[in-house]
Amino acid sequence: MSAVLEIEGLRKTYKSRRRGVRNALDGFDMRVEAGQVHGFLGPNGSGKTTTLRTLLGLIQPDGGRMAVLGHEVPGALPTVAGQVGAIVESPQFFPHFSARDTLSLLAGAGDVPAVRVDEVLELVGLRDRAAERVKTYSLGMKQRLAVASALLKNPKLLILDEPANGLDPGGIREMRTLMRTLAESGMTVVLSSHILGEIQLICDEVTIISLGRRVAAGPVEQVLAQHSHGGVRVRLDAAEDLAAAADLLGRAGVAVTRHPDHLMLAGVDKPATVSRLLAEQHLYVSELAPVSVDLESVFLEITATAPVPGQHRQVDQSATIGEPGRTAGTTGGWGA
Ligand SMILES: Nc1ncnc2c1ncn2[C@@H]1O[C@H](COP(=O)(O)OP(=O)(O)OP(=O)(O)O)[C@@H](O)[C@H]1O
Repeated sequence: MSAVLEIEGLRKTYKSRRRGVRNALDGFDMRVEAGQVHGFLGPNGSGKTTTLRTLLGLIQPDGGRMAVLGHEVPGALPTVAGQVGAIVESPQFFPHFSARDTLSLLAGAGDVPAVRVDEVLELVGLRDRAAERVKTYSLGMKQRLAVASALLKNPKLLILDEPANGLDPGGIREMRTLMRTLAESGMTVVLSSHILGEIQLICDEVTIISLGRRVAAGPVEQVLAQHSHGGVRVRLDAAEDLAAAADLLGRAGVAVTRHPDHLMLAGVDKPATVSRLLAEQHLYVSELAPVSVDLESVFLEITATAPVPGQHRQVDQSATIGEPGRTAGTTGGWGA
């Protein structure tokens, strides 16, 4: 398969006299094959928008290389721009224009045949409301209009930042069907989303970013399989002993993620070892169950962003590369 998008060793440092130096992208890699729906995931502040803005030539990178549809960018952006549709930040529309006026204006400016306006209105489900002013639209309808505008050029690569934002469950399902239909027609779709259940349902592959670096990538099933090995849920007779148990198991080399009423362990070969270790310290197990993980658990584990009772995780606290499975609260911090 050929890569529609290739990013290698991308670096972006923001410097400010007041806030110092921030490595927003710290050698980030990403590869997206043709015709797939690819999920781009990461905690808040991990570098997703910076990556997408850099890719679209809106930000100058400090290092690394990027190629879109086989052309090195940003140099070849004028060549490939007509084949890339993107919504990276909520686009602003004229509030007094209708959806059809808005799309007709954009189509005219981009040499897109007028007939395409009705096609995209149909695709995103706005056909029956196309004559109404944008200012009367709900958030979800504006989101549909944004997707319609990105589809106008019938791009080969469609990049969407949070396309399900503001959509109701029915709208999310329709968006999911639309993404799959587009991919089946040969379009490659890259989408960031915080709705991990959706990503798991829609995407062929995912890239997970944390602190500006790739921490996991590949087909969803493969990423799940890599991280579901030895997954075990542990409950104790006394829930107040969970902190002590997490500490003990962590020191024994088990990857532990804390939840309010249980622990999730990863990489456990023999669950009996866990109950023995805990019992030796008078911590008694009430449940020890092997579990198959979902994308949300994998995301929380490898980015170390699972909530910990009594702790308020700060946005820059997520996992560093090569250290999956660290417990939440791991300090990331900004390297110089
Ligand atoms: N113009 C800027 N100046 C300084 N720092 C910036 C700038 N833009 C982004 N950053 C920082 O770079 C880091 C990455 O930000 P980015 O917006 O790429 O994250 P993100 O993954 O898109 O987050 P979110 O999911 O919250 O949208 C953050 O710490 C952010 O504060």
